[in-house]
Amino acid sequence: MSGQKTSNALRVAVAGLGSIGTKVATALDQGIEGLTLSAVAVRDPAKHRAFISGLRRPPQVLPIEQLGEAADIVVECAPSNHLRSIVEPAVKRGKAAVVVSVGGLLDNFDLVDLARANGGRIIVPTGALIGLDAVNAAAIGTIHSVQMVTRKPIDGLKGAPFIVQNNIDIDNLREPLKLFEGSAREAAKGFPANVNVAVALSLAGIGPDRTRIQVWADPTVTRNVHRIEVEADSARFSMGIENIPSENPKTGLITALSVIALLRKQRATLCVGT
Ligand SMILES: NC(=O)C1=CN([C@@H]2O[C@H](COP(=O)(O)OP(=O)(O)OC[C@H]3O[C@@H](n4cnc5c(N)ncnc54)[C@H](OP(=O)(O)O)[C@@H]3O)[C@@H](O)[C@H]2O)C=CC1
Ligand SMILES: O=C([O-])CC(=O)C(=O)O
Repeated sequence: MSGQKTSNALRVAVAGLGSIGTKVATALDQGIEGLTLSAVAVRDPAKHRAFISGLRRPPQVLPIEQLGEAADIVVECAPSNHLRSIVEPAVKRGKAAVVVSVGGLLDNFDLVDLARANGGRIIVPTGALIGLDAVNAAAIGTIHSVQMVTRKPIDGLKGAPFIVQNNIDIDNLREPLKLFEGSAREAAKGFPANVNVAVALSLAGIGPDRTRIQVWADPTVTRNVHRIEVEADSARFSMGIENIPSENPKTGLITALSVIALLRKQRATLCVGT
């Protein structure tokens, strides 16, 4: 398959074929109005050969840095340390980058300026969260506070840098333990694979320094639970979501579906919701 543009369909590339990327690539291959899967990037091509060759129209396999050449929209679904290598080449060429590792954006915020200067775009899906439409709307007025509480099962938190660095034993917990309380920016450093949602919430609202979050390790829950309270001059609202973990216990199943829903809107005739 060539990444050359042969129709007016938007070419979409997917970086990373893990829990989110495989579902997004499959949905594109099965057909999303006006979009075509042009390329993917993987760490280990041998591991993903069967999946890629099993697609109806197998895309090119490229290094992550080259996806921006082969696509109009690059969907970042890799660990956050690869964010820059994926997003920079795309936005430099005036392409759109859909970013799921939103926490990684905070240390690479110059990419937003780069996109602006080159006519590119960085699009953050609602992901594993809820209600960013309302937060966006409230932010047009004045939001006084945004508070979030995240509870995850033990398996969903294992290996988080905050837990490792502070030598916290979560394996034998019998009761919920508050691990962290602070800003979304600090939380993203300590839990890079766990609180992308808090960063997305903060970018929709009052920013990563004023958005407050608690992170709990909770042996009594089986889902990734996020509760949010927003106090604004237009409204007060509470939101909650209980995500079923995917094959990656850190990642809720709804995350890939949120990306697919966002892609569907790119060329859809009927768009509902902001
Ligand atoms: N915004 C949101 O609401 C949410 C965001 N996330 C974030 O989304 C991201 C993806 O999550 P998820 O799909 O669960 O993660 P996975 O670990 O399941 O998948 C990541 C994939 O990236 C691949 N990868 C690693 N290095 C490279 C590389 N150099 N080039 C290409 N591919 C590479 C891995 O390859 P391999 O298979 O070979 O190891 C793997 O397939 C994470 O950063 C996660 O924290 C997660 C949940 C919610
Ligand atoms: O899937 C979830 O519930 C949230 C998550 O991992 C993240 O924000 O990184």
